[in-house]
Amino acid sequence: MLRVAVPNKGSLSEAASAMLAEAGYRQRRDTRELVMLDPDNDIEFFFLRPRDIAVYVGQGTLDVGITGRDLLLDAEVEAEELLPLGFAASTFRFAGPVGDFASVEQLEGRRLATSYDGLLRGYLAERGINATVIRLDGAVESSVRLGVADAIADVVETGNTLRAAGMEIFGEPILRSESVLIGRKGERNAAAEVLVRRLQGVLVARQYVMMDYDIRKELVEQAAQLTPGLESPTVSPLRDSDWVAVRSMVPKRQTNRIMDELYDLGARAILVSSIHACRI
Ligand SMILES: Nc1ncnc2c1ncn2[C@@H]1O[C@H](COP(=O)(O)OP(=O)(O)OP(=O)(O)O)[C@@H](O)[C@H]1O
Ligand SMILES: O=P(O)(O)OC[C@H]1O[C@H](OP(=O)(O)OP(=O)(O)O)[C@H](O)[C@@H]1O
Ligand SMILES: [Mg+2]
Repeated sequence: MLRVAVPNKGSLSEAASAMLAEAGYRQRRDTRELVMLDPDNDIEFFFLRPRDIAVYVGQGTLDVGITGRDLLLDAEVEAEELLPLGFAASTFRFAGPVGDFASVEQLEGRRLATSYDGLLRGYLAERGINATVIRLDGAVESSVRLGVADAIADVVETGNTLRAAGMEIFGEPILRSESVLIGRKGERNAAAEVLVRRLQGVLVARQYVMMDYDIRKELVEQAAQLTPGLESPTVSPLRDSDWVAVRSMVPKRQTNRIMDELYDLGARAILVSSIHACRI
């Protein structure tokens, strides 16, 4: 039986459960449930704090789990990314009071507050910057105003929290994070491979659409360059032998641009449909 860790609350929780449900797994009905068995898929789901998920997977107590890349790196455990999942995107950045800092080098000898001390210490050490790291549990933005730190390193999504606290970001992003499926370092598990393939299917179904169109035979090569598909587009004969029907997957975000270009090329009856599920 595969043992899978799922975030129980916070920014990752809802989207993680939605993705697993889309991949055909049973999900809990009550947010107070801590463990849930999915006998049809021979999986047991454990609902845990995302920060702890890296620890359980790193120790091999649980086989795989969903957490954030930043939380995985912060935990400094024997776990690795198996698949990026595309939700809960954020950056991890330095910020200080407006006008105080222009570059990371200015952090030398200063005090930095963060909830991600493992991640931050690693970053500072790599760059040879000596700063005092103060580990706080949350609401890190308040630490500077309250005199505990000179600057912070924190998760930034919209930047609204920073602005409200009178702070601004400086330096390059320390990390770009998103939700990830993680497994124990160097360990391959056949049951986990099925989960990975199913989640990949969900990602593709979310990111691609199916496009169908008719085009004159002599233009099919040009059209195929606009819609190369994942492997190669399907080309089928039509009753009118001067024309063919083409079917190809295209990235959802490019749908309208590709339709415009196909139309200009001479394609007609261009139809777009969503992909409900797939295995690549
Ligand atoms: N706006 C955001 N705030 C916090 N975390 C975010 C945000 N956007 C994405 N994330 C990601 O979510 C993960 C944090 O998960 P966590 O469960 O701690 O969320 P949280 O919303 O901060 O929960 P809590 O209310 O317990 O602080 C990290 O990987 C982080 O990068
Ligand atoms: O850039 P934004 O869109 O404003 O989001 C980032 C903020 O959200 C998170 O805080 P959270 O709500 O998790 O509170 P916490 O600091 O107590 O964890 C994070 O720590 C930042 O403070
Ligand atoms: Mg938080």
